[in-house]
Amino acid sequence: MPFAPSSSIARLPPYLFNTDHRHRVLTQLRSKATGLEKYIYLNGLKEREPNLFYEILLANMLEIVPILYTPTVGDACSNYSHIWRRPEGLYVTIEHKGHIREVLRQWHAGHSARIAVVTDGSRILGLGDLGANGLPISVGKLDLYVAGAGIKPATTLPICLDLGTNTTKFHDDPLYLGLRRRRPDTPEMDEFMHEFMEAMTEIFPQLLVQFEDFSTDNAFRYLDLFRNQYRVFNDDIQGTGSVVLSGFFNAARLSAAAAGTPLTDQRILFFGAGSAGIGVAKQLLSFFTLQGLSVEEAKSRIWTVDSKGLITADRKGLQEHKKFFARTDYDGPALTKLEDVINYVKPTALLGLSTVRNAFDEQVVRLMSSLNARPIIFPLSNPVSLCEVDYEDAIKWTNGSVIFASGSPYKTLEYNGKRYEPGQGNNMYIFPGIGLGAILAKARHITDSMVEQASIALASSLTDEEKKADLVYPRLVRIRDLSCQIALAVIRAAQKDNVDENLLFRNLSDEALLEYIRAKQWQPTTLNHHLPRL
Ligand SMILES: NC(=O)C1=CN([C@@H]2O[C@H](COP(=O)(O)OP(=O)(O)OC[C@H]3O[C@@H](n4cnc5c(N)ncnc54)[C@H](O)[C@@H]3O)[C@@H](O)[C@H]2O)C=CC1
Ligand SMILES: CC(=O)C(=O)O
Ligand SMILES: [Mg+2]
Repeated sequence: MPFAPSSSIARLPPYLFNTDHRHRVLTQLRSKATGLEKYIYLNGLKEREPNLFYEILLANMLEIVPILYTPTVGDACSNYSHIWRRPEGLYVTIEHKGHIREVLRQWHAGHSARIAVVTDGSRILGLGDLGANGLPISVGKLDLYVAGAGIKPATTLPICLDLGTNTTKFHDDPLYLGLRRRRPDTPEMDEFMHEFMEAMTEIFPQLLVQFEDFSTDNAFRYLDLFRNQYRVFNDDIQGTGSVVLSGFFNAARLSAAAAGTPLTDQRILFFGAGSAGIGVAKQLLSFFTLQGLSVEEAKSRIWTVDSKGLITADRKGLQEHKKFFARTDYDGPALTKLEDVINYVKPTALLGLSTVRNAFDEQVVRLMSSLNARPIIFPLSNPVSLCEVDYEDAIKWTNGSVIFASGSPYKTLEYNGKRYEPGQGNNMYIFPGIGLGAILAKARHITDSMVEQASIALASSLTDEEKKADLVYPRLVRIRDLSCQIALAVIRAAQKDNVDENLLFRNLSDEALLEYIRAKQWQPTTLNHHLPRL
């Protein structure tokens, strides 16, 4: 009989089985010159070989997360219409108003979504209104749900709501993928959002919705409107509040060790008072009240600054979300320079959520250092191009005493012969665990205490070695384990608040429940998955 190879075998190179395809993929990835090229390569890999993609992501978190997520996902969004290759998520547009159910039903065919990340593209990271180019932010967050919490890829649903864009340069770009129109007024957008949420709940009854990167007013507005009606949370307000509280808690412990200031006597200055800044301030306030302070006492520990300077109650036309923390105890001339505000407040902690690159300049950082043995400085704006201060500068200007966490990643460095490891204060530590816990508990709502307990679980998860290294966040490579611990805390809080529909968990011990959660995490392993698909 003559040898007759099957057509698929004939396509395989002869030595393929003796080589490590993972090694080949990493080599190809590393050969790309720019972050954006790496991003395109990785998303192509995910489409072709999803198991291999997630395996490589999990084994190389520190290298790959900054490509799929901040900072490079910022470039991907800015250029999305130009780098687009294939559909990666769902677009629901303002033109679908009146028949959103049908649009979702079409997508639903064979799709058992449990978690959707929904953006309207109006405030992507600190990059502003990117309209339909915002989809990669939903895709990137869901990659982290899979990698970080072990959510099954097939149950994730990235959505971009295309309501137009007020960034008019996109209207003139022949490659722009979205509607060429301005955003609707509030009543029209409200009608759209109500219809969208009703339709989502009808078509995907078990779905958890994460709102992401909505402009400030709408972020607060739709969280307030929908949080008691649907299974929904806002990552920028609640996820960020939760993750920054964790880091702040551990940072305050380190600063107390140096200066003796008790946690509840910390003085916190927020530079940036948008959805993230106010979200974090509210989370800190709630935590301080748990520590025994009254709301007024807790509020007195917090100062907020926006583009016009220190926010005071007597300022005319103050936006609604800024009113709660507006100071009533300052009646001098407006304090518009950050240094002047710092001299007045004498903060122990300076948190940046402003999108202003290098706002924490040498004078500001040195001033914080002169006021505190160990100043807490968290420049949390994303991506790196909008970060308030680089890690190296913060170390140099404080002679290594700074307690630092940034929104986007920085590398470990050496200064005066000592090794310094930065923290990454990013909601990516929190949302995968909140989502996992809420999905498993079948929580009807995401309550404040679920978010708060997630934060406490993360803060408590530092190992002795991590504490010894002065870390304020655990190492990212432990994210799967951290997500289990966070999910456990979230489930227990859901039970206390009676929003859990999966009552079986109520009879399990913490150990048994933790084991169950672990076993539920999806693993990227199938037979021969490291070979290309034929
Ligand atoms: N690290 C993390 O996990 C997260 C980081 N962020 C980042 O935080 C930043 C802000 O996000 P949002 O609060 O949603 O935006 P936003 O637009 O709601 O708020 C920005 C705030 O900064 C203030 N600001 C702008 N220019 C200023 C200036 N020159 N001086 C002082 N204040 C100024 C604005 O008045 C506003 O209060 C973004 O870069 C975003 O990527 C947001 C969510 C999570
Ligand atoms: C991290 C994040 O959610 C943001 O920068 O908007
Ligand atoms: Mg965000």
